[in-house]
Formats: sequence, C-alpha cells, structure tokens
Amino acid sequence: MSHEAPNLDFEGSTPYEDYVKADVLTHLQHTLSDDPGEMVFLVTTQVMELWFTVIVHEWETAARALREDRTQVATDALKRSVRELEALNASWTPLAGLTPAQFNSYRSALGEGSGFQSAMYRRLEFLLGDKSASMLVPHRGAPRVHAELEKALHEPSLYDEVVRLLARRGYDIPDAVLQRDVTRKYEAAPEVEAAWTAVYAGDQNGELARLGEALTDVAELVWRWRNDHLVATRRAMGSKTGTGGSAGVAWLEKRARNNVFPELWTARSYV
Ligand code: HEM
Ligand SMILES: N[C@@H](CC(=O)c1ccccc1NC=O)C(=O)O
Repeated sequence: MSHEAPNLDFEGSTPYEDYVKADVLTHLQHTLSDDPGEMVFLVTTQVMELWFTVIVHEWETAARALREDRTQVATDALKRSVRELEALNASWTPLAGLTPAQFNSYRSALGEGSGFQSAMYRRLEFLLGDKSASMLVPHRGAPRVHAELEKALHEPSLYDEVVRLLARRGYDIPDAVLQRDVTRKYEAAPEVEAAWTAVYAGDQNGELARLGEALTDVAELVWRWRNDHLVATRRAMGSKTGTGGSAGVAWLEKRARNNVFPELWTARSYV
C-alpha cells in the first residue's frame, strides 16, 4: 500500500472508536419534543457537563497537589482549567439569543428537569467551597452519584487546601479556619484576607502570587458562567418560575452574587 494513504483495514471497530467512544457519545441525544430547536439545547447541556467533568478533574488534581506541597503542579492544573472555563463559557453562544417563543417550543417537554439537578455542577461548586449537604437530597435515588457527592462534601475544598498551604507557608491562619467543618460553606476570614494582602504586596513572581492569580482567573470565569446563564435565562423566560421549582431569574441572581474565593478580591483594597 502507498505510504501516503491512511489505513482503511481494521478488524472490528477502529482504534479511534475504541478510544473516543464516538458511537456512544453521538447516540445519547434523546430529545423530548419534535421541535428542531431542542437538539442544540440538549447538546449544549451535554457539552457543558463534559467541561464540568474536565474542570472537576483539574481542580481535584490541584487540591491533591496542594496537599502534597506541589504548588507548581497545582498552578499548572488551575491554568489548564482557566482555558477550559473559557471554552465552557464560549459554549453559551448557541443559547444566548433564545427567545421566549423559541424556548417555549420545547420547554414543557422538559417537565421538572433542571440544571439545578446537575451532580457534576454541584461537585464543581463544592470544590470552590460552596458546600451544602441539602444539595445531595435530589440524588438520593442514584447511588453512584450520591456517593461521589457525599465524598466531595466531606473532603476539604480546593480553597480549603489553598488556605492550609498559606498556613504552612507561615501566614497566621487561625485554627477555627484550618479546622473548620468542611461540609459547610466557606466563610471569608480577615486573617486569610491579610495573608493574600501580604502575598500580593510581595514578589509578583513568587509561587503564592502566581497561585493567587490563577485562582482569581478561575473565580472570575465561574462568575462569568453564572452571569451568562442568568442573562440567557432572563432572555428565554423572563421572571417565570423555574422547572426546578425555584423563583427562576430572581434565585439565579442571588446565586450569581455568591463570591468565589472572597478574600482574593477583598485583599486588593489593601495592597
Ligand atoms: C436558555 C437556557 C437555560 C435556561 C432558561 C435555564 C434556566 C434555569 C433556571 C430557571 C434555573 C433555576 C433552577 C430552576 O430550574 O428552578 C437554572 C439552574 C441551573 N441551570 Fe439552567 N438554564 C438554561 C441553560 C442551562 C445550561 C445549558 C446548563 C448547563 C448544564 C444549565 C445549568 C444549570 C445549573 C447547573 C443550574 C443550578 C445553578 C445553581 O445551583 O446555582 N442551564 N437554570
Ligand atoms: N430550568 C429551565 C429548564 C432548563 O433550562 C433545563 C432543563 C433540563 C435540563 C437542563 C436545563 N438547563 C438549566 O436549567 C426552566 O425553568 O425552563
């Protein structure tokens, strides 16, 4: 065979298929209505679930590396996640201009389904420090998902690991913060703010300054995801009640106000 031509001859499935599972992935688009516009809604949601999975993987890698004092490995994983968050956020584009009439064409078929029930998004929030035991309740009937969420609830968040690293690097972090109940939402602490103020005022190329900036990028992009979701929702359904049972836009506005890594922002006033 000529050396320029690709291989055509495989026993059974192709090595591509064995690796990518494209046949499985491209047959998971079970729409619930006959509306042709539903396909992109479903696929965008599935694409975002895949990005959530990648980002959770990066942040778990980062959290583990921090625990082992391998700060550069953590920063590298966080930087990869920044690019991935940019791609995640770019995937809002196909849904960003949905009109209420377009969304209504398949909205009723969604029943009580809501992104609120996304377990991977919940793991992502837990890693950020937005812990809440009640968020496990919707998943009681799904043992694997429930077990993964339960584990994530009881593990220190990515930000808990960052704060513990600051303490090991000599910053004065109180025991109340270091030994906090990690199953509860992280609350900002003045000593952590003071630590970041000192880090920011010091060597801009130091490992903690670089870690702090990677975390700030993450926080900003998570805030952008929440905001893009909020604006797409406002365009598509105004102030209607959500399929998940929440007040809809008003509830999402409250969620979007949640600060990610709060002291990384407030410390900036004191540098
Ligand atoms: C225009 C399309 C969309 C609309 C109108 C919309 C609407 C909503 C509403 C109203 C809520 C509040 C919960 C409830 O249902 O009562 C919600 C929550 C949520 N949605 Fe969407 N959504 C859209 C697209 C998406 C997509 C593509 C994803 C990707 C997975 C997604 C993920 C989520 C998540 C994770 C939550 C929970 C947020 C939290 O817990 O803070 N949504 N959405
Ligand atoms: N919560 C939306 C429905 C919705 O957007 C949705 C439905 C099923 C699966 C994912 C969804 N995306 C975000 O909530 C609504 O109230 O119309």
